[in-house]
Amino acid sequence: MPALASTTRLLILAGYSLPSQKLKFLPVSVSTWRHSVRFFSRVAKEHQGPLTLASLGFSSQLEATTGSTGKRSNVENSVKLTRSPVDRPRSIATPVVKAITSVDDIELEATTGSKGKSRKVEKNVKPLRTPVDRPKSKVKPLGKTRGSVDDIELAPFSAKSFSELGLPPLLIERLESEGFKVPTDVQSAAIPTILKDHDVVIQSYTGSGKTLAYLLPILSRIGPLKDANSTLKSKDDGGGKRKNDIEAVIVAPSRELGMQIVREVENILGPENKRAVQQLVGGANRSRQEEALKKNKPVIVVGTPGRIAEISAAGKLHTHGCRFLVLDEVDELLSFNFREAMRRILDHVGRKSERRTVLVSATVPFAVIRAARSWSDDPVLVQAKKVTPLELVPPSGPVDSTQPASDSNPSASQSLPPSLKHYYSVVKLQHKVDALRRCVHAMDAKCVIAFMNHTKQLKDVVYKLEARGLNAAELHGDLGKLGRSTIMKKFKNGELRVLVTNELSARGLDIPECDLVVNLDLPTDSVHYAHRAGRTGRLGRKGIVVTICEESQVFVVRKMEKQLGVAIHSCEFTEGKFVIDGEEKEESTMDGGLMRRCSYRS
Ligand SMILES: Nc1ncnc2c1ncn2[C@@H]1O[C@H](COP(=O)(O)OP(=O)(O)OP(=O)(O)O)[C@@H](O)[C@H]1O
Repeated sequence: MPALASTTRLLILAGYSLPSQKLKFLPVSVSTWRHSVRFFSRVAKEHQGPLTLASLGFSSQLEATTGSTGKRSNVENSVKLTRSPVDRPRSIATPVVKAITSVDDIELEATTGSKGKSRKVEKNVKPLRTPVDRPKSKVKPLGKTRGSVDDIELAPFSAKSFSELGLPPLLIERLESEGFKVPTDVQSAAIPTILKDHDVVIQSYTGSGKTLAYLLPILSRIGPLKDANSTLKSKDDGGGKRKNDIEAVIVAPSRELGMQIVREVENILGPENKRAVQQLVGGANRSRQEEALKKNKPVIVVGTPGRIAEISAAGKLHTHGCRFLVLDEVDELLSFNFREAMRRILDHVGRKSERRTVLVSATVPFAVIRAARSWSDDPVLVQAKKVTPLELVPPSGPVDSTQPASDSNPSASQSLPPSLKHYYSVVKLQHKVDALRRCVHAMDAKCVIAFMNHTKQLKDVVYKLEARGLNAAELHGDLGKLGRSTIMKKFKNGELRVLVTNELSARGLDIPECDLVVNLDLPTDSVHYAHRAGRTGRLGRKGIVVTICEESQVFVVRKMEKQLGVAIHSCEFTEGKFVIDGEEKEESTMDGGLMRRCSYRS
């Protein structure tokens, strides 16, 4: 086997770009593999140029922007997200995708501030469609009152537009003007389900659009864009709302995520309606938040547990008549740190039968199912292509029945987007930062998030990267609010190439341009791996995740590989080249991994 391995060792040399259409048909046998190596060399000669993220299929084509807002502009999708069965070993227990119809092209733009410098991002944005070609006649019209589970199964999973989902015209207009035209799978499943007054647990992989999946039904029931007719008929809207009552409370575990959700609500509401939402995140001036609550009388508040609980305890936040409670990244909100604050919030948001409760995360361990049973009223589990009554979810968690149960971690195994590729590289401890630098250069990555476990080490890494000519900055909770938002702004507009951060940034952060995630320290488990990895490959874009570890830690990588149900290949970065271990290649050929990898080289 070692001899075989050495003969088949694959060296992918920098400077060569390989056409994926041909490579994805690479053979499995060794003899044909040798032939393929010759084929690689031949193709390589024909395609002179560095093997970079771009040459691997990460053709980040961001158009330079001229505006100053940095907002998504007119969206155009140029690349089809095709998924073969081997592409995703943990295939979800739903029918195979038969056809993915194209949506309007999505073209993302990022502004680079006054300098007008441009950064490249993927154009490969394509909300997935569901596989089921449901005859239209079977789709029941959306009711205004609470429906049965039978009704949910007929939800328009194959929605081609937001108007199919029962959203009010004003809201659809706003969505279109913000460039949102086609709902993602999880949105197609969740929106009508919530509109039918079901409490839900939403589980879908990172970057699949869960935020709008819960925001849109909320905005169609409350606030300035709501559907006037449905509100009149709604049993909850008995006219008992007092002037200062908050109608929706959205809780998120970090300030960054809280503020990101607020921005998303504001975008949808439009500038003239921005006051309908108020952020209540920690680290910001509390009295200003309290004044804004009094003056603006928002209908929605979004915040971190501590700050919401604090203001509520001070008697300045009236949530008893609340109609929607959302717990985003709910598995994180269940952690011990938030226990007191969460209890305060839950005790002051009215009775569960009188509000809709929405729990959301890419990772849903059984603790979340348990929490949903006690905090919600007859909830259902909504995933991208199915809706399941919660009583049918087994104690092992919302596991995929098509998967071997043995090693996989059900709460993590369905959390990774299929477009991600995973690698690890073994280096000595003292060479980790240099390996990160080499990795960034070899991949020609433009927007990199590097994760570490300890805050105090971040500065040192930034210093070393800057000394080697890479623009980098640290992001962690000890920085002030202004410092954090300045760094995020610089990172998003391309002034910083590497963001060195800790677990703070692992959840929810949406930076579509991020093309590479590096674990400079191992994540504590597969759930943490999944959330870190999910910062790249957002909404169908491709992304690469590289874990830099020591030899003694490889077994941990292997364990996470099994738990997540993805292949994590060994690689090296030498002399500016991205080198994939040939021995790995032989193994990955067996499980289809090679085809996945080769499909990048377009
Ligand atoms: N229907 C849509 N069309 C185009 N873009 C969308 C659509 N829905 C969401 N997006 C965009 O996709 C990106 C990812 O969405 P979002 O942050 O809600 O993902 P998520 O599933 O909550 O991810 P995570 O689990 O990491 O929190 C965002 O930039 C969002 O604006």
